[in-house]
Amino acid sequence: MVTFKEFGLSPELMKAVSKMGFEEATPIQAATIPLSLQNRDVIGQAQTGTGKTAAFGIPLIEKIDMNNDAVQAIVVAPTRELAIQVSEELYKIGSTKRVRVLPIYGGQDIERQIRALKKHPHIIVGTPGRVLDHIQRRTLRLQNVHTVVLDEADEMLNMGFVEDIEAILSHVPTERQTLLFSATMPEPIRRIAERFMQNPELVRVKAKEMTVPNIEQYYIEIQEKKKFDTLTRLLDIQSPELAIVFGRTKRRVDELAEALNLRGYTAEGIHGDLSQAKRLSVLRKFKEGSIDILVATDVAARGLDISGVTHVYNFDIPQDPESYVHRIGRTGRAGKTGMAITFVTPREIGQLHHIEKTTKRKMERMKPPTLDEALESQQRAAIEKLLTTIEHNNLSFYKRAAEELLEEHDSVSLVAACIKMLTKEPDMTPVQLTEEMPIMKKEKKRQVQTRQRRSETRGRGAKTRTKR
Ligand SMILES: Nc1ncnc2c1ncn2[C@@H]1O[C@H](COP(=O)(O)OP(=O)(O)OP(=O)(O)O)[C@@H](O)[C@H]1O
Ligand SMILES: [Mg+2]
Repeated sequence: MVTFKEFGLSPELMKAVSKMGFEEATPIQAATIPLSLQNRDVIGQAQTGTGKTAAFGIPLIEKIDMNNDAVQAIVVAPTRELAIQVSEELYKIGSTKRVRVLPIYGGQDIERQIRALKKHPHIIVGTPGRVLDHIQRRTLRLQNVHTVVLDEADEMLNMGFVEDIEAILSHVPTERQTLLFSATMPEPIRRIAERFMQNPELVRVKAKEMTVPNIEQYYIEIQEKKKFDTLTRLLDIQSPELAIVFGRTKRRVDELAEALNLRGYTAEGIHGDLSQAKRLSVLRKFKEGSIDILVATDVAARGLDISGVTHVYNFDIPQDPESYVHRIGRTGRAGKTGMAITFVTPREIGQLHHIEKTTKRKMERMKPPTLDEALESQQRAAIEKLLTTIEHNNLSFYKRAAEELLEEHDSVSLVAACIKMLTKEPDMTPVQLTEEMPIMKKEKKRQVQTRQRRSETRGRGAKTRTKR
């Protein structure tokens, strides 16, 4: 066990960390904080939800000089939502010290960002395109930056942001510290990354598997056409607190969200074609619990830390093992438990094995639940409700009506009617879903995916730059 005391942090940092409720350092924090404090370049790889943000955030905040008004550090993240989340976490770590952290991302009014940039933030957290935009407008100057962090580095390089990142780094003094963090770091991507770094220390938290052990992992072999009914049955049986359903494409996400609503669930989709305001409002509603199901594409959910996500459903099997790791990692965070269920069509079994081989973890086979099973579990839930109502509520007001009813009907029929009314019967409203092509070959796919992801993250109105 490593406590934060052992890092020799300043009292302000110690206070902030304890205010955040952190008692001991997670393994990646224990391994990388001392290195970062010594200004070493670090590639940090550790499982999802194990505190990589604070692993780079704590030393970063510690090194901010409050007597210097210049931008001293920059964190680059692949999506706007993640940039916002990371800036919030850094803000908390720096709250006692009063470090100024500013998120800048595409889709937000640039004039507003320019005004905010004039207020001398110490740390910028941004997406690659918008950061570069500000550098080119000279509204952001990086000549005093001593630390650069690339969060989800593999994703950004994968998405074709290499040149953007290189362009950003060319504006940062070479005498700097560069930190890279992700739960996945495929070898070829790591080699590209090392181009930006000086003699980096590769820190991999030793784990038998790429995924955390507290996520139960299942797969269901199923025909494409039967996926949706099976999903709704699972939702009825498992009644997740908050669930994320992953679809392969934006169209898929839209159709799934609509279909779920048709069947009476509160679901909304999130992907790169939605406006920034819409994406943020969907996420906020999900965090507050006013929607129960978030339907998302891979990119939209990378790195997101939402407490209360108990279930992840891969409606479509992920394109590659890395996506799988990040998708299911939206649950089982910070030591909590979670469940992940992956749908796989018979033709995609090869892809399933490829994922299992890479993550070094077998998924357990689950039988698709039947309609009767779904009905039974809803009925059990109804009975539960009835029993708690008896336990917790004063029923005297209703007892007269009950006695009158009992004079005319037998008690079993009456109770049965109550249970029926409380049971959410599986809804079979017909829905329209366009079929997705199965995932088969591995190599060709990565290029397609790369292109698609780039268009997704850039979103609307982003400048097109020629790559490769
Ligand atoms: N030392 C700690 N003790 C308790 N909770 C912590 C600690 N460090 C971080 N956390 C909490 O754990 C959660 C997950 O952290 P974080 O988002 O940094 O994970 P991550 O490793 O970056 O995951 P991902 O790979 O999905 O991006 C956050 O809510 C964070 O506040
Ligand atoms: Mg993270």
